[in-house]
Amino acid sequence: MTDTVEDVVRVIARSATEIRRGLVGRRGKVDEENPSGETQAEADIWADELLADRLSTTDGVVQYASEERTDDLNCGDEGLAVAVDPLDGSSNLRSNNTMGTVFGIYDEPIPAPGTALVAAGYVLYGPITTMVYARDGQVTTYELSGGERTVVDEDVIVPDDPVVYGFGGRVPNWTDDFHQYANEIEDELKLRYGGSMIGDVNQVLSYGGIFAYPALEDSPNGKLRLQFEGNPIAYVMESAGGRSSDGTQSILEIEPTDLHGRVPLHVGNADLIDRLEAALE
Ligand SMILES: O=P(O)(O)OC[C@H]1O[C@](O)(COP(=O)(O)O)[C@@H](O)[C@@H]1O
Ligand SMILES: [Mg+2]
Ligand SMILES: [Mg+2]
Repeated sequence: MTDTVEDVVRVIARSATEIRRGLVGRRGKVDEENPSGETQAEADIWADELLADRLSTTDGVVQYASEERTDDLNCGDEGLAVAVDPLDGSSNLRSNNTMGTVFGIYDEPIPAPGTALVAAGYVLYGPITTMVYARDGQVTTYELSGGERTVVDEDVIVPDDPVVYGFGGRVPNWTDDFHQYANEIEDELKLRYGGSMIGDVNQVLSYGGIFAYPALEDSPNGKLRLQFEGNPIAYVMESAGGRSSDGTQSILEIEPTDLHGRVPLHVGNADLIDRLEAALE
């Protein structure tokens, strides 16, 4: 029996090497906005089209949805739905800093809650290309080269002693409660913020700590999108023994209201997320 989840992950791993190569010459902005109202990079659209072509023709995939397109693609009758953020952190293209590709594989039509995820993960375009992939409560890291995956760690867990934190959004726009929490954390951990969720989350997964893109005074749902960013990252973090929260509950428990809806996102060591929820109460 073919395993659609494995097929999807194989397609993304193979495509990642090409996406990375294809970034050269595609660093400019285009005169288009994505459904979240953000100006798109040439590479955002290109990576989305590449993944859409390949994933919508993968056996067992019935729906493809992406941060970069308003409507989902329906591509079958029975099977799994795939949601992607084709390029996460694409504003880092200009300065040539870290970016990623995020994916979630759902066994319900999307928008769906994170409890419908059967697997999720991300590719990180750092000095080397890596993939972090969570399924059945297990998180695996691979190095990617020419579409081949080489296992680095088969049982990734968030380290017990947290070291780093990264909080997004303009500081004056944080809520008072979040300010107070951030003040405490600044005394305990060291700041690592690079402006791409995947780069910043991968530091938390590697060293322990907390990443947040919180609710802001002028944007109560923060910036990051539930289907394409929040759910997959929450699934990876929880599978690695950490926690996720929108401020009051696990991100995976949220009932989505629309495909491109946003969510305040906080992920990391369980005790840091417990403390965050207490601070925001
Ligand atoms: O520029 P800011 O406000 O720090 O926002 C950075 C955040 O926005 C994002 O770039 C949004 O993702 P996209 O690049 O996929 O739109 C995150 O990766 C990152 O955490
Ligand atoms: Mg993103
Ligand atoms: Mg993106």
